[in-house]
Amino acid sequence: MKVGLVGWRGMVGSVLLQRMQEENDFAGIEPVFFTTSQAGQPAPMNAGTLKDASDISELKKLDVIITCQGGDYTKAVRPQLAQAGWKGYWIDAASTLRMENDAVIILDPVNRNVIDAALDKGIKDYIGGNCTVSLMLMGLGGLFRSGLVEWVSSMTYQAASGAGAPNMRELLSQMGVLQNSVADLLAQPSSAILEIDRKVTATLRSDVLPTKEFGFPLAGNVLPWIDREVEDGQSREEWKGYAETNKILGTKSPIPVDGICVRVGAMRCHSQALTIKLVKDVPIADIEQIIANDNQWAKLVPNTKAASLEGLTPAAVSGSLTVPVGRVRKMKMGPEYLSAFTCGDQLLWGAAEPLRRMLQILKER
Ligand SMILES: NC(=O)C1=CN([C@@H]2O[C@H](COP(=O)(O)OP(=O)(O)OC[C@H]3O[C@@H](n4cnc5c(N)ncnc54)[C@H](OP(=O)(O)O)[C@@H]3O)[C@@H](O)[C@H]2O)C=CC1
Ligand SMILES: N[C@@H](CC(=O)OP(=O)(O)O)C(=O)O
Repeated sequence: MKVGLVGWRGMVGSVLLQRMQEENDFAGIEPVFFTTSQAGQPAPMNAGTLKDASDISELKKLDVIITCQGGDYTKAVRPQLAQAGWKGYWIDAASTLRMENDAVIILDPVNRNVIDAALDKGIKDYIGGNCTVSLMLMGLGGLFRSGLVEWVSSMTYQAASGAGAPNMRELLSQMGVLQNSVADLLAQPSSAILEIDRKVTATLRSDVLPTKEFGFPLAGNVLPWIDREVEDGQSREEWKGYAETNKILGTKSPIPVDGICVRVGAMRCHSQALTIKLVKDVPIADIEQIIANDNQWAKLVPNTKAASLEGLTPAAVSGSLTVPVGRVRKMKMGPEYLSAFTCGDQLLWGAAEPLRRMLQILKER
C-alpha cells in the first residue's frame, strides 16, 4: 500500500508520525512524504526526497493520502484529484470536508459501524473530527450509544494548542511577561497582594504583552469565543458540537448539543464541563459502569476531591491517550440531570489518533 503523508512536519503531523512509529504502523506500507515548501529535500525515515504536495501526478500514484496540512490544502487539492480520476482513500485532519455527504467523520472506538458501512458503500473521504467533539465522545460515547442522552450542554476549557503552535508559544511568553512585571514584589514575602494584582492587571491591559496570535491576553485571562461567528449567536466551534456529534454517531433523530466554548491557558488538553439530560432516571452506579466499560481509553475518576484534582486535569492527561471522566453526579435540577467533567489531549484523540487508526482499518481490509 502506497501512503502519502502531507503536513507531517506540522504540529498535528508530528504527533501523527510519532504515534505511527510507536505503533509500528509503517510496517506493510510504502510511505511517500510530501511538502508544500521543501520539495527535493531529504524525507524522514530515509524515504527518499520530499515530493511537491501540489503535484497531482505524484499524488495520483498513491493508494491512501493522509493530510494534516490544513483546510486550504484540502480545498485546493482534493477536487483536482477527483477530477483526475483518483480512486484512493483520503484521510484528513482539516474540517473542510467533514459535513460533506460523501465524507465520514472518523472516531472508530465510537463509530466503527458508521466507518465500516461507509467503506462497504465505497466512500473514499475519512475526516478527523473536531477535537472537542471527539474528546467528549471518547469519554461519554457509551452514554450516547446506549440511548440515554436527551440533550447535552457542554462548557469547554480549550487549550492553546487548538489554535496552533505559535499560540502555544505566545501563551508561555505572556506568562513570562506577567511574572516579570511583578518579580521584585514576588521576591518580598511582605509585599501587598493588591499591589501585585494592580501591576498584573496593568500589564494585561498594556501593549507590552505579546498578543499577535490570540489578539488578546490568554495568560491570566479566559477568552469566551473560539473560531468565527456563525448564526444565532453561536461560534463555529459551538456549532460543531451539534453538527459533528450527530454525524459521528449517525443519529436518526439528532441529539441537541450546545454550550459555550472558551479558550483557557492550558497547553494541549481540552476540558469540558457537561450537563447531561438523561431520557430517564438511571442509577449513578449504572451510569458509571457504562462510562467505564465503553472503550479502553475512557477512565472513570471517582467523584472525590482528591481523585479529581489528581487525575482529571490537563497536567495529568497531557501526552496520554487516556480520557478521564469524573465529577459524575446527579444534579439538584432532578434525577435525570447528570453532571460530568472530562479532559483529553487534543493533539492525540483530538487530532492525530483517529487518522492513524483509519489507516490501520484500511490495511486490515
Ligand atoms: N492544531 C490543532 O489542534 C488541530 C489542527 N487540525 C488541522 O490540522 C491542520 C494543521 O494544523 P497544525 O499541525 O497545528 O499546523 P502547523 O502550522 O503546525 O503545520 C502546518 C504546516 O505548516 C508548514 N510549516 C511551515 N513552517 C513550519 C515549521 N517551522 N514547523 C513545522 N511546520 C511548518 C508545514 O508544511 P510544509 O512542510 O509543507 O511546509 C506544516 O505541515 C490545521 O490547519 C487543521 O486543519 C485538526 C485538528 C486539531
Ligand atoms: N478549533 C479547535 C482546533 C481545531 O483545529 O478544530 P477543527 O479541527 O474543528 O478545525 C480549537 O481551537 O481548539
